[in-house]
Amino acid sequence: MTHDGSDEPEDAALREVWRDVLRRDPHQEFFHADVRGVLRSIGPVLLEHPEYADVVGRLCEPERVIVFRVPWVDDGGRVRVNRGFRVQFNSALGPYKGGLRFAPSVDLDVIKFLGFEQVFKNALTGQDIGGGKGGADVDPKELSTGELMRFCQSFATELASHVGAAVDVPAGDMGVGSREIGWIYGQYQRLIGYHEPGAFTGKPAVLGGSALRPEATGFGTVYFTRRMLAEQGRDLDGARVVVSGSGNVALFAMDKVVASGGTVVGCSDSRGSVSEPEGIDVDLLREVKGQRGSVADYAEKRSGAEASDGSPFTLECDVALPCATQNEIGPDEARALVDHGCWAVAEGANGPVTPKAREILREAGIGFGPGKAANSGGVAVSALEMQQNAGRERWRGEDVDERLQAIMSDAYDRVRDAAERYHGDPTDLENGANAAGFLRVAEAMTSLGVV
Ligand SMILES: NC(=O)c1ccc[n+]([C@@H]2O[C@H](COP(=O)([O-])OP(=O)(O)OC[C@H]3O[C@@H](n4cnc5c(N)ncnc54)[C@H](O)[C@@H]3O)[C@@H](O)[C@H]2O)c1
Repeated sequence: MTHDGSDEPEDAALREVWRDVLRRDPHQEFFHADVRGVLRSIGPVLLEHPEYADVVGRLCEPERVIVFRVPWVDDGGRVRVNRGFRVQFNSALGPYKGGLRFAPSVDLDVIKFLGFEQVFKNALTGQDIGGGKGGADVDPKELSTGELMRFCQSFATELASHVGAAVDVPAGDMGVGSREIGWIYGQYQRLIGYHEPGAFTGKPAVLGGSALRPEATGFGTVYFTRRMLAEQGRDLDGARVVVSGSGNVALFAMDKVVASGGTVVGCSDSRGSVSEPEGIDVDLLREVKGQRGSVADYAEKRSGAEASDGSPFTLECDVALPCATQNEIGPDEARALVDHGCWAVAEGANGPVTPKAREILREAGIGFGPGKAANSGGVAVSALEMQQNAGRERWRGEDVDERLQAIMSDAYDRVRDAAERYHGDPTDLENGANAAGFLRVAEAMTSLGVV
């Protein structure tokens, strides 16, 4: 990605911030793209709130960046080393909160992008949580169970001095599920010498994890999508839905699509995609993935399913829920969705739709739910888990689900109202999410003074 003059914000103060961001870290393209999107959205907010102008430069610079070595010994006795990250982006609203990602593609650019995104996402939930993100450049799929536990322990040993229930509360993300969080928390607890379950969320239920945390992101994405469709006078009943990925977010989004009367006609994993017009059998897919199988292995077990190397978003569908990873829907996939008459796209994953693709969707009038809002259900339930742990309580899944639905509905209203107020279009949820998130964080930062 190159940045020419056309990228520059018109507002002089925002332009200066943008130039600083480019100058400081010229190669962080994911981060730049996200910052650029936010700067584009907040111009009209600053016209109404000029007092927030001097917050923007601070908002674009993380409060703290921690990069560390993760040494571990593999099953063959060989010493291996990976790089770990924790970006504590913004704590104006509360303790830093955001997941840990284990994937080969993890670097400082990706973690800064995700951390920046998290600041706005967390603000949109209406809860008192700041934004952060972390992870390591490791492929957990290549590690044995023993290796992965030792890796998590080594990672936690370094992370321990930077986190805590009132400081920074990590959770899972790609490649990090409740099992890994349990191991990381186990090592943390051993190091600090007392119980502090609120220092991590997404823990196994037996360690104080929320009954609904595994489901929360996928369910929340579908709740948000249902509100978007209702605005169009539509619903998921009878809709054909493509859900990319087949991990945590994707599988629970599929469950909720099916429970809402929709049909999941396609999905994917990092090795390919599968189409099944009659509807994917989500339980069977979960079973195959649980045994480290691929979507192609799933297709072999079903006569109506067809595996391919291509994108699932070229399939005919009414609704698209990208729930795997960043940059899954580029211009080609966006055009295919337009050609097939797709109604709405909501981001279960972080950054799955490229800026160019978003433009194509917008021009075609297709509803777009940005990840900042659409996938905020996971972190929202993490905040509920923190609350539960602080009160030494256990809440029933049904009760958490009820609260999650209310949070997603409120987030939708907040985003829709900001879209209308600052961008004159209630369906422009991308600008609305940035504007609404900014308003809350900027108010908190201003109240705290220059710190
Ligand atoms: N887990 C959460 O609570 C949560 C919350 C908010 C956002 N997210 C975002 O949702 C996305 C998925 O996270 P997850 O927790 O489900 O992770 P996961 O590791 O459980 O699943 C990721 C899925 O994506 C697939 N995948 C990876 N790279 C791919 C590629 N290049 N093409 C196609 N498929 C690919 C994997 O095969 C897997 O099925 C990520 O962007 C994550 O940041 C997760």
